[in-house]
Amino acid sequence: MSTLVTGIGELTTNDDELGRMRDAAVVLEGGLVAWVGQAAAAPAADARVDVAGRAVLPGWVDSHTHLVFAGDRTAEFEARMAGEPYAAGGIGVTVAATRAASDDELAANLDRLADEALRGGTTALEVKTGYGLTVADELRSARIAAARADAVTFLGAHLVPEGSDAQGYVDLVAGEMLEAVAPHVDAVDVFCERGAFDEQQSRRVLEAARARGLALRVHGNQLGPGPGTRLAVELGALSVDHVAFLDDDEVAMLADSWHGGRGTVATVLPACDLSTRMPLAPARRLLDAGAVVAIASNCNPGTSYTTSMAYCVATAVLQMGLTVEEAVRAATLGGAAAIDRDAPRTGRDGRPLAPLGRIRPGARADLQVLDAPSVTHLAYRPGVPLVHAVWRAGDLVVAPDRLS
Ligand SMILES: N=CN[C@@H](CCC(=O)O)C(=O)O
Ligand SMILES: [Zn+2]
Repeated sequence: MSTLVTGIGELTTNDDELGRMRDAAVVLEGGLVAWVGQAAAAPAADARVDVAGRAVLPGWVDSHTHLVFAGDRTAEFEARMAGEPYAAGGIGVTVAATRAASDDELAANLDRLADEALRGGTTALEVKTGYGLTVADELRSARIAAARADAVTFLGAHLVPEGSDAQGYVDLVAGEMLEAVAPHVDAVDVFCERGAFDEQQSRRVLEAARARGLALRVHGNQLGPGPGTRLAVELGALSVDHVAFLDDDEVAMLADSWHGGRGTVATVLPACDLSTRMPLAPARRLLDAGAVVAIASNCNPGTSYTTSMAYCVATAVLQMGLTVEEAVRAATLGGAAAIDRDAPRTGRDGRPLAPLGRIRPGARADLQVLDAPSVTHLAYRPGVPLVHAVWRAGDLVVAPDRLS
Protein backbone atom coordinates (compact mmCIF):
# COMPACT_ATOMS: atom_id res chain seq x y z
CA MET A 1 0.00 0.00 0.00
CA SER A 2 1.57 3.30 -1.11
CA THR A 3 0.44 6.81 -0.17
CA LEU A 4 1.11 9.97 -2.15
CA VAL A 5 1.29 13.06 0.07
CA THR A 6 0.89 15.98 -2.29
CA GLY A 7 0.12 19.70 -2.26
CA ILE A 8 3.12 20.35 0.01
CA GLY A 9 3.72 24.10 0.01
CA GLU A 10 7.17 23.81 1.60
CA LEU A 11 9.07 20.56 2.16
CA THR A 12 12.06 20.45 4.51
CA THR A 13 14.01 17.33 3.58
CA ASN A 14 17.33 17.80 5.45
CA ASP A 15 18.86 16.18 2.38
CA ASP A 16 21.85 18.00 0.91
CA GLU A 17 20.72 17.45 -2.67
CA LEU A 18 16.96 17.84 -2.28
CA GLY A 19 17.19 20.79 0.13
CA ARG A 20 14.01 22.74 0.83
CA MET A 21 11.38 22.30 -1.90
CA ARG A 22 8.22 24.14 -2.97
CA ASP A 23 5.12 22.46 -4.48
CA ALA A 24 6.46 19.06 -3.56
CA ALA A 25 5.11 15.56 -3.05
CA VAL A 26 6.30 12.46 -1.17
CA VAL A 27 5.39 8.80 -1.62
CA LEU A 28 5.34 6.56 1.45
CA GLU A 29 5.47 2.80 1.12
CA GLY A 30 6.28 -0.07 3.48
CA GLY A 31 7.01 2.33 6.33
CA LEU A 32 9.65 4.18 4.31
CA VAL A 33 9.89 7.20 2.07
CA ALA A 34 9.80 5.80 -1.47
CA TRP A 35 9.91 8.94 -3.61
CA VAL A 36 10.38 12.72 -3.19
CA GLY A 37 9.96 15.29 -5.96
CA GLN A 38 7.87 18.00 -7.56
CA ALA A 39 4.13 17.43 -7.16
CA ALA A 40 3.65 17.77 -10.92
CA ALA A 41 5.93 14.79 -11.51
CA ALA A 42 4.57 12.52 -8.77
CA PRO A 43 3.96 8.85 -9.59
CA ALA A 44 0.60 7.19 -8.99
CA ALA A 45 -0.02 5.59 -5.59
CA ASP A 46 -2.74 3.52 -3.88
CA ALA A 47 -3.90 6.47 -1.77
CA ARG A 48 -3.56 10.23 -2.11
CA VAL A 49 -3.53 12.91 0.60
CA ASP A 50 -3.52 16.61 -0.34
CA VAL A 51 -2.12 18.81 2.42
CA ALA A 52 -3.31 21.98 0.67
CA GLY A 53 -0.13 24.06 0.64
CA ARG A 54 0.98 23.29 4.21
CA ALA A 55 4.59 22.87 5.31
CA VAL A 56 5.93 19.32 5.79
CA LEU A 57 9.10 18.44 7.68
CA PRO A 58 10.62 15.35 9.32
CA GLY A 59 9.08 14.36 12.66
CA TRP A 60 11.04 15.58 15.67
CA VAL A 61 13.74 13.22 16.95
CA ASP A 62 13.80 13.85 20.70
CA SER A 63 17.19 12.46 21.69
CA HIS A 64 17.07 13.17 25.45
CA THR A 65 14.17 12.25 27.73
CA HIS A 66 13.68 10.69 31.16
CA LEU A 67 10.17 9.28 30.74
CA VAL A 68 10.29 6.33 33.13
CA PHE A 69 9.18 7.96 36.37
CA ALA A 70 6.26 8.44 38.75
CA GLY A 71 4.99 11.54 40.55
CA ASP A 72 5.82 15.15 39.85
CA ARG A 73 7.85 17.93 41.47
CA THR A 74 5.50 20.92 41.30
CA ALA A 75 6.57 22.15 44.75
CA GLU A 76 10.23 22.11 43.74
CA PHE A 77 9.39 24.06 40.58
CA GLU A 78 7.45 26.64 42.58
CA ALA A 79 10.37 27.03 44.99
CA ARG A 80 12.73 27.48 42.07
CA MET A 81 10.55 30.17 40.54
CA ALA A 82 10.68 31.86 43.95
CA GLY A 83 14.48 31.90 43.80
CA GLU A 84 15.72 28.51 45.07
CA PRO A 85 18.55 27.08 42.93
CA TYR A 86 18.21 23.69 41.22
CA ALA A 87 20.33 20.93 42.79
CA ALA A 88 20.93 17.35 41.66
CA GLY A 89 19.54 16.07 44.97
CA GLY A 90 15.95 16.63 43.78
CA ILE A 91 16.32 13.48 41.68
CA GLY A 92 15.92 11.50 44.94
CA VAL A 93 12.28 12.60 45.26
CA THR A 94 11.45 11.05 41.89
CA VAL A 95 13.49 7.94 42.72
CA ALA A 96 11.31 7.30 45.78
CA ALA A 97 8.08 7.76 43.78
CA THR A 98 9.34 5.59 40.93
CA ARG A 99 10.37 2.73 43.19
CA ALA A 100 6.91 2.80 44.82
CA ALA A 101 5.07 2.60 41.47
CA SER A 102 4.01 -0.60 39.72
CA ASP A 103 5.31 -1.59 36.29
CA ASP A 104 1.88 -0.81 34.83
CA GLU A 105 1.82 2.64 36.38
CA LEU A 106 5.28 3.46 34.99
CA ALA A 107 4.39 2.14 31.52
CA ALA A 108 1.11 4.08 31.51
CA ASN A 109 2.88 7.31 32.46
CA LEU A 110 5.47 6.77 29.75
CA ASP A 111 2.74 6.05 27.18
CA ARG A 112 0.84 9.18 28.21
CA LEU A 113 3.91 11.35 27.64
CA ALA A 114 5.01 9.57 24.46
CA ASP A 115 1.48 10.03 23.04
CA GLU A 116 1.57 13.70 24.01
CA ALA A 117 4.94 14.01 22.25
CA LEU A 118 3.58 12.28 19.15
CA ARG A 119 0.65 14.69 18.97
CA GLY A 120 3.29 17.44 19.05
CA GLY A 121 5.14 15.96 16.08
CA THR A 122 7.75 13.80 17.86
CA THR A 123 8.14 10.57 15.91
CA ALA A 124 11.30 9.20 17.54
CA LEU A 125 12.25 9.14 21.21
CA GLU A 126 15.28 8.33 23.27
CA VAL A 127 14.31 7.33 26.84
CA LYS A 128 16.67 7.01 29.80
CA THR A 129 16.44 4.98 32.97
CA GLY A 130 17.81 6.66 36.09
CA TYR A 131 15.01 6.93 38.63
CA GLY A 132 15.35 3.34 39.87
CA LEU A 133 18.97 3.14 41.04
CA THR A 134 18.78 -0.50 42.20
CA VAL A 135 19.53 -3.43 39.92
CA ALA A 136 15.87 -4.49 39.87
CA ASP A 137 14.47 -0.97 39.41
CA GLU A 138 16.93 -0.02 36.66
CA LEU A 139 16.24 -3.30 34.87
CA ARG A 140 12.48 -2.80 34.89
CA SER A 141 12.95 0.84 33.83
CA ALA A 142 15.02 -0.33 30.85
CA ARG A 143 12.41 -2.93 29.88
CA ILE A 144 9.56 -0.43 30.15
CA ALA A 145 11.49 2.12 28.08
CA ALA A 146 12.38 -0.49 25.44
CA ALA A 147 8.69 -1.21 24.81
CA ARG A 148 8.16 2.30 23.47
CA ALA A 149 11.46 4.08 22.74
CA ASP A 150 13.56 4.14 19.59
CA ALA A 151 16.70 4.33 21.73
CA VAL A 152 17.13 3.29 25.36
CA THR A 153 19.85 4.67 27.61
CA PHE A 154 20.97 3.29 30.98
CA LEU A 155 21.50 6.11 33.49
CA GLY A 156 22.23 4.20 36.68
CA ALA A 157 24.88 6.87 37.32
CA HIS A 158 22.24 9.58 37.83
CA LEU A 159 22.64 10.09 41.59
CA VAL A 160 24.23 8.14 44.44
CA PRO A 161 21.08 6.83 46.15
CA GLU A 162 20.47 7.64 49.79
CA GLY A 163 22.15 5.13 52.07
CA SER A 164 24.82 4.11 49.51
CA ASP A 165 28.46 5.14 49.55
CA ALA A 166 29.64 6.65 46.28
CA GLN A 167 32.43 4.17 45.51
CA GLY A 168 30.32 1.11 46.30
CA TYR A 169 27.49 2.48 44.14
CA VAL A 170 29.81 3.15 41.19
CA ASP A 171 31.08 -0.43 41.49
CA LEU A 172 27.48 -1.66 41.36
CA VAL A 173 26.57 0.51 38.33
CA ALA A 174 29.69 -0.49 36.37
CA GLY A 175 29.31 -4.14 37.37
CA GLU A 176 26.12 -6.01 38.24
CA MET A 177 23.68 -3.26 37.19
CA LEU A 178 25.28 -2.77 33.78
CA GLU A 179 25.37 -6.54 33.28
CA ALA A 180 21.63 -6.80 34.01
CA VAL A 181 20.46 -3.93 31.79
CA ALA A 182 22.89 -4.30 28.88
CA PRO A 183 20.66 -6.53 26.69
CA HIS A 184 17.88 -3.93 26.86
CA VAL A 185 19.77 -0.71 26.16
CA ASP A 186 21.66 1.00 23.34
CA ALA A 187 23.77 3.39 25.37
CA VAL A 188 25.02 4.30 28.84
CA ASP A 189 24.93 7.81 30.28
CA VAL A 190 26.45 9.44 33.39
CA PHE A 191 25.53 12.65 35.18
CA CYS A 192 29.04 14.10 35.45
CA GLU A 193 28.44 17.11 37.66
CA ARG A 194 29.10 18.48 41.14
CA GLY A 195 26.62 16.73 43.45
CA ALA A 196 26.39 13.70 41.15
CA PHE A 197 29.47 11.86 39.75
CA ASP A 198 33.01 13.18 39.43
CA GLU A 199 35.34 12.63 36.49
CA GLN A 200 36.96 9.47 37.79
CA GLN A 201 33.61 7.87 38.73
CA SER A 202 32.09 8.85 35.38
CA ARG A 203 35.07 7.47 33.49
CA ARG A 204 34.78 4.17 35.34
CA VAL A 205 31.13 3.69 34.31
CA LEU A 206 31.70 4.84 30.72
CA GLU A 207 34.74 2.60 30.22
CA ALA A 208 32.81 -0.41 31.52
CA ALA A 209 30.00 0.40 29.08
CA ARG A 210 32.40 0.82 26.19
CA ALA A 211 34.01 -2.54 27.01
CA ARG A 212 30.56 -4.09 26.56
CA GLY A 213 30.17 -2.48 23.15
CA LEU A 214 27.54 0.02 24.24
CA ALA A 215 27.40 3.60 23.00
CA LEU A 216 28.12 6.41 25.47
CA ARG A 217 26.49 9.68 26.48
CA VAL A 218 27.29 12.24 29.15
CA HIS A 219 25.18 14.78 31.04
CA GLY A 220 27.86 17.44 31.23
CA ASN A 221 28.49 21.11 31.99
CA GLN A 222 24.89 21.63 33.11
CA LEU A 223 25.27 23.45 36.42
CA GLY A 224 28.77 24.83 36.03
CA PRO A 225 32.11 24.26 34.32
CA GLY A 226 33.33 20.67 34.62
CA PRO A 227 34.99 17.70 32.97
CA GLY A 228 31.91 16.20 31.26
CA THR A 229 32.45 17.54 27.75
CA ARG A 230 36.14 16.73 27.68
CA LEU A 231 35.45 13.21 28.90
CA ALA A 232 32.67 12.67 26.35
CA VAL A 233 34.90 13.71 23.44
CA GLU A 234 37.87 11.72 24.73
CA LEU A 235 35.84 8.52 25.02
CA GLY A 236 33.99 9.00 21.71
CA ALA A 237 30.54 9.48 23.23
CA LEU A 238 27.62 9.90 20.84
CA SER A 239 26.57 13.06 22.65
CA VAL A 240 27.23 15.37 25.54
CA ASP A 241 24.03 16.95 26.75
CA HIS A 242 23.23 20.26 28.51
CA VAL A 243 26.57 22.00 27.70
CA ALA A 244 25.42 25.27 29.25
CA PHE A 245 28.92 26.07 30.58
CA LEU A 246 31.49 25.66 27.79
CA ASP A 247 34.75 27.52 27.30
CA ASP A 248 36.19 28.14 23.83
CA ASP A 249 38.47 25.08 24.04
CA GLU A 250 35.49 22.82 24.76
CA VAL A 251 33.53 24.32 21.88
CA ALA A 252 36.51 23.74 19.57
CA MET A 253 36.95 20.20 20.91
CA LEU A 254 33.34 19.35 20.04
CA ALA A 255 33.74 20.78 16.53
CA ASP A 256 37.07 19.01 15.98
CA SER A 257 35.58 15.68 17.08
CA TRP A 258 33.85 15.52 13.66
CA HIS A 259 37.05 15.86 11.62
CA GLY A 260 37.66 12.54 9.94
CA GLY A 261 34.54 10.70 11.11
CA ARG A 262 31.71 10.56 13.59
CA GLY A 263 32.16 12.88 16.53
CA THR A 264 30.26 13.89 19.64
CA VAL A 265 26.94 15.74 19.22
CA ALA A 266 26.41 18.75 21.50
CA THR A 267 22.81 18.43 22.67
CA VAL A 268 21.23 21.62 23.93
CA LEU A 269 18.15 21.53 26.15
CA PRO A 270 16.56 24.99 26.06
CA ALA A 271 13.44 24.12 28.07
CA CYS A 272 15.66 22.82 30.88
CA ASP A 273 17.91 25.88 30.82
CA LEU A 274 14.86 28.10 31.26
CA SER A 275 13.19 25.95 33.93
CA THR A 276 16.37 25.78 36.01
CA ARG A 277 17.16 29.45 35.42
CA MET A 278 20.56 28.52 34.01
CA PRO A 279 22.33 30.32 31.17
CA LEU A 280 21.16 29.11 27.76
CA ALA A 281 23.63 26.73 26.16
CA PRO A 282 25.82 28.45 23.54
CA ALA A 283 24.19 26.81 20.53
CA ARG A 284 25.13 29.72 18.24
CA ARG A 285 28.82 29.50 19.20
CA LEU A 286 28.75 25.74 18.73
CA LEU A 287 27.29 25.97 15.22
CA ASP A 288 29.63 28.80 14.23
CA ALA A 289 32.59 26.66 15.33
CA GLY A 290 31.37 23.74 13.20
CA ALA A 291 29.98 21.47 15.93
CA VAL A 292 26.99 19.20 15.32
CA VAL A 293 24.12 20.36 17.53
CA ALA A 294 20.94 18.57 18.59
CA ILE A 295 17.95 20.13 20.34
CA ALA A 296 16.00 17.87 22.73
CA SER A 297 13.24 18.29 25.30
CA ASN A 298 14.94 16.60 28.30
CA CYS A 299 11.39 15.80 29.42
CA ASN A 300 11.56 14.85 33.13
CA PRO A 301 9.62 15.90 36.23
CA GLY A 302 12.50 17.86 37.78
CA THR A 303 14.17 20.20 35.33
CA SER A 304 12.08 20.20 32.16
CA TYR A 305 8.52 18.88 32.31
CA THR A 306 7.63 19.37 28.67
CA THR A 307 7.40 17.07 25.65
CA SER A 308 7.14 20.02 23.28
CA MET A 309 9.96 20.03 20.77
CA ALA A 310 8.23 22.94 19.01
CA TYR A 311 8.68 24.99 22.19
CA CYS A 312 12.37 24.02 22.28
CA VAL A 313 12.81 24.97 18.63
CA ALA A 314 11.06 28.32 19.14
CA THR A 315 13.28 29.04 22.16
CA ALA A 316 16.41 28.13 20.22
CA VAL A 317 15.43 30.66 17.57
CA LEU A 318 14.12 33.42 19.81
CA GLN A 319 16.70 33.20 22.57
CA MET A 320 19.72 31.19 21.37
CA GLY A 321 20.17 32.95 18.06
CA LEU A 322 19.62 30.02 15.69
CA THR A 323 17.83 30.45 12.40
CA VAL A 324 14.60 28.48 12.09
CA GLU A 325 16.30 26.24 9.55
CA GLU A 326 19.19 25.49 11.95
CA ALA A 327 16.85 24.82 14.85
CA VAL A 328 14.61 22.50 12.81
CA ARG A 329 17.65 20.58 11.58
CA ALA A 330 19.03 20.26 15.13
CA ALA A 331 15.68 18.92 16.41
CA THR A 332 15.40 16.36 13.60
CA LEU A 333 18.65 15.32 11.95
CA GLY A 334 20.75 16.49 14.93
CA GLY A 335 18.69 14.30 17.25
CA ALA A 336 19.04 11.39 14.82
CA ALA A 337 22.84 11.78 14.91
CA ALA A 338 22.76 11.92 18.72
CA ILE A 339 21.06 8.52 18.86
CA ASP A 340 23.14 7.13 15.98
CA ARG A 341 20.14 6.84 13.68
CA ASP A 342 21.14 9.28 10.94
CA ALA A 343 22.19 6.34 8.77
CA PRO A 344 20.93 2.75 8.37
CA ARG A 345 21.70 0.64 11.45
CA THR A 346 21.04 -2.78 12.92
CA GLY A 347 18.80 -2.91 16.00
CA ARG A 348 19.39 -4.76 19.28
CA ASP A 349 17.35 -7.64 17.86
CA GLY A 350 19.47 -7.81 14.70
CA ARG A 351 16.81 -6.26 12.46
CA PRO A 352 17.64 -3.39 10.09
CA LEU A 353 16.62 0.09 11.22
CA ALA A 354 15.84 2.79 8.68
CA PRO A 355 17.49 6.18 9.17
CA LEU A 356 15.64 9.05 10.85
CA GLY A 357 15.66 12.82 10.54
CA ARG A 358 15.47 13.21 6.74
CA ILE A 359 12.75 12.98 4.11
CA ARG A 360 14.43 11.15 1.27
CA PRO A 361 14.07 7.70 -0.28
CA GLY A 362 15.00 4.96 2.20
CA ALA A 363 14.36 7.03 5.34
CA ARG A 364 11.70 5.98 7.83
CA ALA A 365 8.47 7.65 6.79
CA ASP A 366 8.25 10.04 9.76
CA LEU A 367 6.61 13.29 8.63
CA GLN A 368 4.80 16.12 10.32
CA VAL A 369 2.46 18.52 8.55
CA LEU A 370 2.13 22.01 10.03
CA ASP A 371 -1.01 24.07 9.87
CA ALA A 372 1.20 26.79 8.41
CA PRO A 373 2.78 27.55 5.06
CA SER A 374 6.39 27.40 6.31
CA VAL A 375 8.54 26.23 9.22
CA THR A 376 9.20 29.87 10.05
CA HIS A 377 5.81 29.84 11.81
CA LEU A 378 7.29 27.55 14.49
CA ALA A 379 9.11 30.59 15.91
CA TYR A 380 6.88 33.32 14.46
CA ARG A 381 3.83 31.83 16.25
CA PRO A 382 5.41 30.35 19.40
CA GLY A 383 3.17 28.43 21.77
CA VAL A 384 0.56 27.75 19.08
CA PRO A 385 -0.04 24.03 18.46
CA LEU A 386 0.71 23.92 14.74
CA VAL A 387 0.77 20.16 14.15
CA HIS A 388 -1.88 19.23 11.61
CA ALA A 389 -0.95 15.59 10.85
CA VAL A 390 1.81 13.12 11.61
CA TRP A 391 2.98 9.96 9.88
CA ARG A 392 5.22 7.62 11.86
CA ALA A 393 6.86 4.74 9.98
CA GLY A 394 4.27 5.30 7.25
CA ASP A 395 1.25 5.17 9.59
CA LEU A 396 -0.97 8.23 9.83
CA VAL A 397 -0.96 8.56 13.62
CA VAL A 398 -2.24 12.13 13.99
CA ALA A 399 -4.97 13.04 11.54
CA PRO A 400 -7.47 15.88 11.68
CA ASP A 401 -10.91 15.02 10.29
CA ARG A 402 -10.39 17.39 7.40
CA LEU A 403 -7.41 15.39 6.06
CA SER A 404 -8.58 13.15 3.21
N1 LIG B 1 20.72 16.44 35.05
C1 LIG B 1 20.37 15.35 35.34
N2 LIG B 1 19.21 14.77 35.04
C2 LIG B 1 18.02 15.44 34.65
C3 LIG B 1 17.30 16.02 35.80
C4 LIG B 1 16.65 15.01 36.59
C5 LIG B 1 15.85 15.52 37.72
O1 LIG B 1 16.09 16.60 38.28
O2 LIG B 1 14.96 14.75 38.06
C6 LIG B 1 18.32 16.48 33.61
O3 LIG B 1 18.84 16.10 32.56
O4 LIG B 1 18.05 17.66 33.80
ZN1 LIG C 1 18.73 14.54 31.32
